[in-house]
Amino acid sequence: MTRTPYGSADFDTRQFRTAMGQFCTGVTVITTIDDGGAPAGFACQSFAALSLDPPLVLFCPKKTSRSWKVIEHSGKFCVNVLSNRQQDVSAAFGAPGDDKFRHVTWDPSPAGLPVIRHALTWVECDVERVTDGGDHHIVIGRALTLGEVLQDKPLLFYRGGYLSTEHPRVTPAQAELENFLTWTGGDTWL
Ligand SMILES: Cc1cc2nc3c(=O)[nH]c(=O)nc-3n(C[C@H](O)[C@H](O)[C@H](O)COP(=O)(O)OP(=O)(O)OC[C@H]3O[C@@H](n4cnc5c(N)ncnc54)[C@H](O)[C@@H]3O)c2cc1C
Ligand SMILES: NC(=O)c1ccc[n+]([C@@H]2O[C@H](COP(=O)([O-])OP(=O)(O)OC[C@H]3O[C@@H](n4cnc5c(N)ncnc54)[C@H](O)[C@@H]3O)[C@@H](O)[C@H]2O)c1
Repeated sequence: MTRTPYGSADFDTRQFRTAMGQFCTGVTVITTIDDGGAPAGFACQSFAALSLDPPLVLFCPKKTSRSWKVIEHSGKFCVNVLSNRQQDVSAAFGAPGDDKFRHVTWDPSPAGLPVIRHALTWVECDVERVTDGGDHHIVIGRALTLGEVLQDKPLLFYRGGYLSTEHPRVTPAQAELENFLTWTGGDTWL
């Protein structure tokens, strides 16, 4: 196995992606609608809940993203949180294409934005602020409407692929106990 030397500042883009890929995330599809009523959207893992009061979220689209241009113009977007049955949806929205909605069923949110059928939940937002993030924008949105929550498992993205979520849910206390019982790093921490 090739490893980037620990502490090396001499890394390339592939090594950076490999490192960032160790951070497991969920997958969303961020959607909007254009002036003519045509839907737009893209797969997005750089999504986070940002603030409770006020209720803010953030996501980071590439500056070249065509979906972002439509969101910027409409001023609103809908975050669809994908379930583990929706790998095909993630794949369709994660690649350039002019008709990403061809194979998905969607319903309009209160503001008319695409809510993808069978998503775990959705949140409709207004664009509040946009700041610079290198070759991406950092988009902060104010949550306006929340969708219902489905009892299903999330789609996870890890090391550039999808991860099964079939394992039973482990609570933080169980994980701590498991770590304690399987710790092999000596007892210097005691
Ligand atoms: C699990 C997952 C998570 C992802 N997370 C993110 C994320 O957090 N942020 C992010 O920005 N992306 C993310 N992506 C990638 C993103 O979903 C894809 O790049 C997607 O195609 C973007 O769609 P778009 O509509 O924004 O851009 P698109 O319009 O599909 O364009 C994507 C790129 O292709 C170029 N392009 C498009 N059409 C043409 C054409 N006809 N001719 C030449 N060039 C063209 C564009 O200039 C742009 O650089 C993720 C993908 C996956 C699978
Ligand atoms: N934030 C993003 O823009 C982002 C995130 C994930 C995947 N993608 C794109 O989706 C496609 C599939 O990805 P993959 O299977 O090759 O996985 P990958 O091995 O490229 O992804 C590993 C990790 O690298 C980071 N990453 C990858 N591309 C990035 C980008 N353009 N900007 C910022 N961070 C990025 C993400 O943290 C990702 O989890 C690729 O074209 C990739 O660029 C983009």
